[in-house]
Amino acid sequence: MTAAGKERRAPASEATKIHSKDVCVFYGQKQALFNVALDIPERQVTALIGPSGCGKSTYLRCLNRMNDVIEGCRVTGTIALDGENIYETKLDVVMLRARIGMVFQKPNPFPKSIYDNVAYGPRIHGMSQSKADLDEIVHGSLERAGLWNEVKDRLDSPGTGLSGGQQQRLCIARAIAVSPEVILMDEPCSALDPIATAKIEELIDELRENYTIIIVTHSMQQAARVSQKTAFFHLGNLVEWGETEQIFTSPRDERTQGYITGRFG
Ligand SMILES: Nc1ncnc2c1ncn2[C@@H]1O[C@H](COP(=O)(O)OP(=O)(O)OP(=O)(O)O)[C@@H](O)[C@H]1O
Repeated sequence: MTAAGKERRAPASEATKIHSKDVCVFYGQKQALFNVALDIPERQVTALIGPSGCGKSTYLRCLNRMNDVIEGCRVTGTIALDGENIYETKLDVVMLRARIGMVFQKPNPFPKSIYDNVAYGPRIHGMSQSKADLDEIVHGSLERAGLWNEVKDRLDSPGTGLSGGQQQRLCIARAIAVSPEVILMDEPCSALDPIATAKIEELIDELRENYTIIIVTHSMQQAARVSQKTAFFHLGNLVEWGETEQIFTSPRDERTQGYITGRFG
């Protein structure tokens, strides 16, 4: 996507979709995040960057309570989606994960057909009344993930038979199929070649019209290309966050400066 393409889009909303404050995460005795306070704006792409082990994935997993499934992991502080505390004990975590979908580092299609990969979520959430409804959801999701034309004649073939980049777009279609509001992406291009990466980046730029996206990336070039906001983490602390352009051109903290200029990382 060119800079000119970005300029054609409507001005980004600055409404907060996810508010987090005082977020601490512990793995047993070890503290991995320290009092993180970050507001994620609606329908923008927020990139989480920082050196290996700084806590980017840990923070990302807090947002749809994926840390709940890690034994010994404890999260404290506040995380609110549209003003509602997602750590509320009565909250339905399955519903939360339908609202906040996730795409992982390594494409992980189910060992099922392309159609069934996308239809899986809508089926378990009872989102369709008929086969025609489901067909429409599958078609629409593959279309929005930029994959329809490549797979429309082989919907019954296994998802695992696609190329890596296609598999990742299938996983994005699967996430979109349950109509999430937020999509979390944990280094979604790290297993892909440059051409497949470019396609996913273009897709991310299109998806932000409808979804709030948070992406963990090791590539500063990628963060600069796809995101409007960037948050820099270091040793479990959120050092600074703001407009991507500002973070990359005039960071306030010398640790951010050091990282973006390649002095450490
Ligand atoms: N399941 C776990 N059990 C124990 N410690 C963990 C676990 N997951 C992460 N950690 C620790 O928490 C800290 C933050 O890790 P995290 O994976 O969130 O960092 P990251 O910035 O995403 O790293 P990377 O860029 O290498 O993926 C690290 O010290 C890591 O060793």
